[in-house]
Amino acid sequence: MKDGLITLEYVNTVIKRRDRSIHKGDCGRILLIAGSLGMAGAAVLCGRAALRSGAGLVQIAVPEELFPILQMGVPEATCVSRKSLNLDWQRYDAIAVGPGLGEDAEHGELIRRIAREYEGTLVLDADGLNQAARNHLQEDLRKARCSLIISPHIGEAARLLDMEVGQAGAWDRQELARLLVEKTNAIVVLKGAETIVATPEGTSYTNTTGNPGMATAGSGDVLTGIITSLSGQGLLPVDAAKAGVCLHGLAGDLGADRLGEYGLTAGDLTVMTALAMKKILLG
Ligand SMILES: NC(=O)C1=CN([C@@H]2O[C@H](COP(=O)(O)OP(=O)(O)OC[C@H]3O[C@@H](n4cnc5c(N)ncnc54)[C@H](OP(=O)(O)O)[C@@H]3O)[C@@H](O)[C@H]2O)[C@@H](O)CC1
Ligand SMILES: Nc1ncnc2c1ncn2[C@@H]1O[C@H](COP(=O)(O)OP(=O)(O)O)[C@@H](O)[C@H]1O
Ligand SMILES: [Mg+2]
Repeated sequence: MKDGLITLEYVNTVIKRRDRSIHKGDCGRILLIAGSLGMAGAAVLCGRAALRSGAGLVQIAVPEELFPILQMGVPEATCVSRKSLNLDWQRYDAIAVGPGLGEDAEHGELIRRIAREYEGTLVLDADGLNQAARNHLQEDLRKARCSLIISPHIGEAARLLDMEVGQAGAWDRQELARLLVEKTNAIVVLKGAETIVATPEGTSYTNTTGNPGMATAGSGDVLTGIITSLSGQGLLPVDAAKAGVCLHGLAGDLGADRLGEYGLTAGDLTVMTALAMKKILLG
């Protein structure tokens, strides 16, 4: 069922205004478990987008050999080694797992552990979702202690639902999003032109921003950074998901205005996210 559209006016009502005396610790302390050798860029894009959408403190968990790339790519973020990652998850206001994570088998157990132990909001994307599918974690996700947001594209949705991509593509997208909610009990962000956000409460929303210029590598990694950042800043998980997709689409629209749909890159989207946030706050 389609309950409504996600509009800029709605986003304006849920984004937090900053108190004059606010400090970075009040603006969301987030952890991004992302990136691997050959896909460090996904972690860089995710980190930049999180900062451009207002996260106060960003920490990125990567293999140690990637520290120099991450620290050059996102100097504002701190890095932590992903080797035997065992942090106090509760220190973070939101956690993301997945962009460019890679296929290392131990990530399945990591996701299971965070889902079981963490009390904040967890955003699962990309290889986080692929690991969940490969390790049959759907039931673990259903029982997660944390609030869970998943952001699959149709290929990742198919893997979670144990379907072929073509089979998933034949479904009505609202219905497919609903199937994903039933399978995982998560807030589902089913990406694509007109991204859908579907909730365990049975509501479903369609985004109104964005354009085909966003069909470019890394644009989903940017979205994960934005949603995690907004969650960390205290938006309800459903508002973080809905506002995140709308803000991301607006960044794409502002970027396409300036650069055209063909020239727009995911890196541009991270910068445009700042302008999108500014525009939304101006109303
Ligand atoms: N710079 C970096 O570090 C970057 C790193 N990245 C990282 O790469 C990893 C792999 O992620 P991925 O999404 O690229 O590949 P995958 O999960 O195999 O999915 C593709 C499959 O799904 C199908 N498909 C059908 N419809 C689709 C749709 N609408 N949107 C998308 N796919 C659609 C598609 O069909 P086809 O294109 O063949 O028609 C194909 O069969 C992941 O960790 C990610 O974070 C990227 O973020 C890029 C920048
Ligand atoms: N034609 C389109 N119109 C609007 N948005 C799009 C279009 N194509 C892709 N996008 C958006 O771009 C992002 C792509 O995410 P994803 O497929 O995960 O890319 P990547 O893994 O390369 O970062 C999603 O947010 C999706 O909604
Ligand atoms: Mg992706």
